[in-house]
Amino acid sequence: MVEAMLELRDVTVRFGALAAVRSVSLSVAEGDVLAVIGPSGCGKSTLLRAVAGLEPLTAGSVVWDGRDLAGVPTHERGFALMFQDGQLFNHASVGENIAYALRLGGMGRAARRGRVEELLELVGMQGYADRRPATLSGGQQQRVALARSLAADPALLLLDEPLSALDRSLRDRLAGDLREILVQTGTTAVMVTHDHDEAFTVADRMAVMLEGKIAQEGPTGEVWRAPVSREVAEFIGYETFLSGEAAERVVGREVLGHEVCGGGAGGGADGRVVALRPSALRVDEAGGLAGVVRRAVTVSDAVHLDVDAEGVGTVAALADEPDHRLGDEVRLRLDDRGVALLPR
Ligand SMILES: Nc1ncnc2c1ncn2[C@@H]1O[C@H](COP(=O)(O)OP(=O)(O)OP(=O)(O)O)[C@@H](O)[C@H]1O
Repeated sequence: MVEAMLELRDVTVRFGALAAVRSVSLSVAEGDVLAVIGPSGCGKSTLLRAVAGLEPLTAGSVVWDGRDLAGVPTHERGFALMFQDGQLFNHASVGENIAYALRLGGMGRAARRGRVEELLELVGMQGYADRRPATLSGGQQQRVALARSLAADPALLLLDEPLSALDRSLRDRLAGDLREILVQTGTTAVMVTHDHDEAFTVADRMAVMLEGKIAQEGPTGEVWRAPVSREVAEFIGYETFLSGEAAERVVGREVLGHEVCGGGAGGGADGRVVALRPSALRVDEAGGLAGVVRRAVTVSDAVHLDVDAEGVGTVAALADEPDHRLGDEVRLRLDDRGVALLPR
């Protein structure tokens, strides 16, 4: 087990009668990226602010490298923060924005210039040092904000919805770049986001926060594949929940029998709930499940369908072709990768 650099022990933050963060324990190993994801108002920003020292703890502790940070003010923690809106200084150039922390740290002019160039290259913004932030696109501004956050080589980078202000396709692209930059620089980071795709792209581990508590924490792939409850599953993109005969009809007795009865025959769903991502059911002439299209929504690279499946009820499915209309008869094929059996 890698030793944790950051440890949250039973952290609680109250605002009067409201417990925004309720007894949260989490740890982050050196060089790891943890994403804290959850719906609006679940307390994730408050948790991040508590780590930064911007929000007093009601109970519990934040420990960095074995040291309890109680009483250590924000500016002495050695952490950097980056927000949804990068909050660049508009009266200063891009280069001056990035060099700000370096200047505070007493780095000389020539060294600063070199470091700024290095950081601009890291975030793919070479040649932009003299521009004003206001003349940059939203995505470019966030790249500069990231460079500024990384300038002083922070012990820990805290990211609060760093890509949320950007449009979808740019967000996807920047999420991939952010991942690469964090890995390349070996930065330990905690990122808060409501977007599970973003968390999956950027982070090593994922903590799902619901109503102030951590509902599940683990390696991103594990949480993705094996949510521990319906609430977690719904938040990370599972849309169809089936049990009993409907479940058996869709995923087959083998899956359920094997998982539920340890390989024994029969058993069916045994009262357990099967969760399906839309990608678990694909339109395919050779598919084993028949149904009728009730809704079709085209997105960039797929068509999301609601299908009334025979003997099952409404299920979410994906089609490759955009020519499905209401009332069309389709057949669906199961793709196991989008299937999770929820724990009892
Ligand atoms: N300073 C404050 N005083 C009182 N209540 C607060 C304060 N800050 C946050 N809250 C409340 O605490 C809860 C958690 O807020 P928080 O901002 O942490 O949620 P969040 O998950 O980050 O949501 P969002 O994604 O919408 O930013 C909310 O109910 C919010 O209204």
